Amino acid sequence: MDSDADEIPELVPAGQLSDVSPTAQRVPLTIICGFLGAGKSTLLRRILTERHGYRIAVIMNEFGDTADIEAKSITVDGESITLELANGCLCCSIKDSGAAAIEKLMQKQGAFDHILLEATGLADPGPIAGMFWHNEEYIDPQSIGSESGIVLDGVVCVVDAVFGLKQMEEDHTNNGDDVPGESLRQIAGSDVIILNKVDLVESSTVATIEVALKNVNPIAPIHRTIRAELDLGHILGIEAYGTGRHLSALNDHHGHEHDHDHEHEHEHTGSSSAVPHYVTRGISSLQVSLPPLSATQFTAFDVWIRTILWENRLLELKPLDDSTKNPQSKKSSTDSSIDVLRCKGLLVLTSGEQHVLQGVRSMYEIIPVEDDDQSTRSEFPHAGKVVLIGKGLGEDVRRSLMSNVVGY
Ligand SMILES: Nc1nc2c(ncn2[C@@H]2O[C@H](COP(=O)(O)OP(=O)(O)OP(=O)(O)O)[C@@H](O)[C@H]2O)c(=O)[nH]1
Repeated sequence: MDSDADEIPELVPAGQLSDVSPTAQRVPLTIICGFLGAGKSTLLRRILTERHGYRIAVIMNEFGDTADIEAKSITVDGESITLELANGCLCCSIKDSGAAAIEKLMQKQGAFDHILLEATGLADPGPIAGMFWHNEEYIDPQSIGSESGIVLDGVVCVVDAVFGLKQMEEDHTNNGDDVPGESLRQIAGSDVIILNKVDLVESSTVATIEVALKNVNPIAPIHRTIRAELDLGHILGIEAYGTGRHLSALNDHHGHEHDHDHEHEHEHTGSSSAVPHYVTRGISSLQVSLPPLSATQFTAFDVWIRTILWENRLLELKPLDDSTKNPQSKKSSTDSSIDVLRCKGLLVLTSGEQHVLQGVRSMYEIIPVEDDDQSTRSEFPHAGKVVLIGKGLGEDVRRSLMSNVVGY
């Protein structure tokens, strides 16, 4: 055992805790999930061995085949094992990958530039993302005796280009029509998708799987990779839950981010016809463009989104809407077929103000974009947009939104 790594820094005395600035730098946390054998370990191995200059703590449930990484020191502490690596990274194997484990890590090792959490055995990243998103109780600097808290940076999903489509299909089939399975939930809940092993398939297959992925999640950029080789800037420091530049994905009609790290041929099929229909029956997405909203409409949007996220139901169509004549479109009671897993949006007000919508399952927030945040503002046109990802998002959802918020 190494004595340095064993040293536990003194906890901040209670009297000093109030001095910790609420704006103290928070350590970004990225959740990595992915299909079985897709290349998660390959990605982590790269991060743990590359000379990137960041102090990154990687937390896994088990080391797996990354255990042979050359370590400066190994610490064994109860339920956790920590490898301190030559490039400044820390590799931790902790049985419990929840908040308690992270708190322990923060107390023990102090500041990191970034924390990666590999969601092994935690197929659905949604609940853990929700736990770290704005959870001051768990991850507050004061509660962990550190000057830094933790902020959720993003969820990265590694998808296998060889078996990805098959896994999505089987996932769906195994669970029946109404219960989308793990791989679809992983795609739906991710902010960035790494489409790995593209060296093993034809480019037309890559294009087909990209369409399938986009059907489920149109806002996550897709990066094609071989052995998870990509610029770490695409997955770290992306601030997917803020008002930052990465909301530009909302504005990308193809919903596709070109990764120029590799010389791959990109084929845009331009339609989803190549994708089996049942892939999109499980989880799909809905994009709705919104005109600039008055203050009243902005309030109405808050009520509408709250109703669908918290009560899993749509507000009834307003009487003025002609479509209420169609009884099928009149839906107001709880509709268990609706389940929003992730939402994002930009709301533009007639006053010129802009607000970003961020939501993970039933949690959501509407954050004003600062006037000086040109990185977000400049990329958007004058109208807003909302993207919902989940189950049961049909045309009736769009009609309910337009009717109750915009008035037509
Ligand atoms: N040809 C090729 N092989 C790859 C690529 N990425 C990973 N592999 C290989 O695929 C296998 C699985 O990769 P891993 O990184 O272990 O996958 P994983 O997602 O961690 O696997 P589990 O933890 O079992 O879910 C390994 O043998 C890798 O060497 C790639 O882009 N191309």
